[in-house]
Amino acid sequence: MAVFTPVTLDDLTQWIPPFSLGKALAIRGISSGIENSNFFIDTERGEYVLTVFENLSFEQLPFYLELMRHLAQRGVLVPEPIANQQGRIINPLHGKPAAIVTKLEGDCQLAPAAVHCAEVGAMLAKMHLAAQDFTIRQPNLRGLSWWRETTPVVLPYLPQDGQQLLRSEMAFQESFAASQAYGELPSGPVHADLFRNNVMFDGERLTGFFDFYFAGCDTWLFDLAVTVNDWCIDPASGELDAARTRAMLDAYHAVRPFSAAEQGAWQAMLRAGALRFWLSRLYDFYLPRAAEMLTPHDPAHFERILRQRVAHPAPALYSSLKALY
Ligand SMILES: Nc1ncnc2c1ncn2[C@@H]1O[C@H](COP(=O)(O)OP(=O)(O)OP(=O)(O)O)[C@@H](O)[C@H]1O
Ligand SMILES: N[C@@H](CCO)C(=O)O
Repeated sequence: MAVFTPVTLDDLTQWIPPFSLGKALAIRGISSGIENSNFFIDTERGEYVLTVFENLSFEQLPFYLELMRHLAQRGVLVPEPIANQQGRIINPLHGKPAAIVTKLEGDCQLAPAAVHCAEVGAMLAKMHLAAQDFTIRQPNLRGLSWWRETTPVVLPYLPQDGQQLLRSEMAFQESFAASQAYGELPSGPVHADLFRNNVMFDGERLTGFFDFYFAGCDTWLFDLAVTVNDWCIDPASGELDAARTRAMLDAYHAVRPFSAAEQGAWQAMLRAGALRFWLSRLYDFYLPRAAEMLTPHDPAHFERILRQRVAHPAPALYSSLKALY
């Protein structure tokens, strides 16, 4: 369950007039989120999603919501924030920032086939290109600096072999991030958390990416690595599934061709994508927030993925190199 700030139909009726959506007809809490209070709302103009932000402030939110507006206006399938008559998309509700966004049709695809992975790859490339001229800058707040801060905090909880893996991977990632090859990678605003539960499908048709609240500026390849590490794996072993991986990479490449520098960095980036979520899951597991209501995600899943990515060469990013692997 996760409605931390209750909003009644009466509250909504009083709050909604500046949005030009007509009258509020119904409101239902959404139980699955763990960060914010989310509601489906019915209005005279249709169905929308209302989010009351529990942790992000008025100052932090424009990056995420303006990015969504920017992407939606360029044909990337994401929830579009609705502005009120003053043009504001972030407005206080019960003293917290809140926003209304369009509702995506369909459901999450938790057992994706190659066709779903291709849809995600193509839309991800489209998103990277469309975000290039977005002017608000924010680093990926779960990037290398955060890994540096978090590593010493979680290390004492790990057994010897886990400590060894974390230390050696951090050393590897530090030198990768400092390399000239890394500096040549294209970057910009990225989603950075594009897991299966953050994408909607209507059958085989992708209807949108959502939950942009880990977005920030990072390399495009990092975003792709995070996405491949969730969509294209055998969940039990963490091994990459060849057909789904190929489908996602080919579809991405068809929209935004990879560079040779990206091919050289691909294995290191798959490792970085695994390390990022191993660390955050370790942190949430051993240092849960006081208000945490749900069972934390299993850190061992990403430890397995990291070991896999260290041990096995990455598949070629683009097909002309397929023969090498
Ligand atoms: N724009 C949208 N259209 C349709 N459904 C949505 C939309 N936004 C959110 N939802 C639904 O609400 C649920 C919770 O949203 P979301 O994942 O963004 O929550 P959250 O509180 O940020 O949590 P978490 O960090 O756990 O993902 C989603 O799983 C989805 O079912
Ligand atoms: N996608 C993250 C949760 C935060 O959105 C994970 O699976 O660890």
